[in-house]
Amino acid sequence: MNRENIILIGMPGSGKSTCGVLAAKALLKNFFDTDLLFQGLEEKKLQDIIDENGIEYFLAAEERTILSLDINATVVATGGSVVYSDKSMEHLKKSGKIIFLNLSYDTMVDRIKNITTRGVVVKKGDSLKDMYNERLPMYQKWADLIIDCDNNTVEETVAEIVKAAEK
Ligand SMILES: Nc1ncnc2c1ncn2[C@@H]1O[C@H](COP(=O)(O)OP(=O)(O)O)[C@@H](O)[C@H]1O
Ligand SMILES: O=C(O)C1=C[C@@H](OP(=O)(O)O)[C@@H](O)[C@H](O)C1
Ligand SMILES: [Mg+2]
Repeated sequence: MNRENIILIGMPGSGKSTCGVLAAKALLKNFFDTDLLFQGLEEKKLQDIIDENGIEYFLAAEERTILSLDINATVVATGGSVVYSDKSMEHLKKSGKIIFLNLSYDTMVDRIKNITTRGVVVKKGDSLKDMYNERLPMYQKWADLIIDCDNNTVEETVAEIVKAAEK
């Protein structure tokens, strides 16, 4: 088995979790959603960490979670805010191929209806558009490969992830 990880990054709602698990199945790899480990370590839902501890704490705790990862042969769905930590991104990059699931701003907004409960990191005073514009070049910078997901079904994105992983 190829031991390389396939690491999915991208805006909230881009399908990292939904498509990641299906791609893992198709690739005969394990699947790992870093949000679940993060919540488990903190013993709190992501939104509660943001509300009760603030964004700075949230990002530091997310970084601790990512740096604790020692896995291989796994499709990894990261949280959208992972790109705020260079250390986390370097750690992930060492372990495999980074795929950016790219979405337009409008599609992101359409997908994330539950913005106040799903635990998205938006800095104080910033709009969702500010968050989008700030992050886009960060995802692009770390990506080994970019998949444009706006007009894709889940199955099409999964097929593109599988193709990219097998390259
Ligand atoms: N074509 C599509 N690809 C991926 N997700 C889609 C698509 N169309 C609708 N969705 C929905 O968008 C949401 C994607 O959320 P999720 O997988 O949690 O993304 P992420 O983990 O990147 O935040 C899910 O509710 C999914 O059902
Ligand atoms: O984009 C973000 O700021 C976040 C997205 C969430 O994950 P998804 O990208 O899986 O929605 C979660 O990790 C975290 O609460 C922050
Ligand atoms: Mg997710």
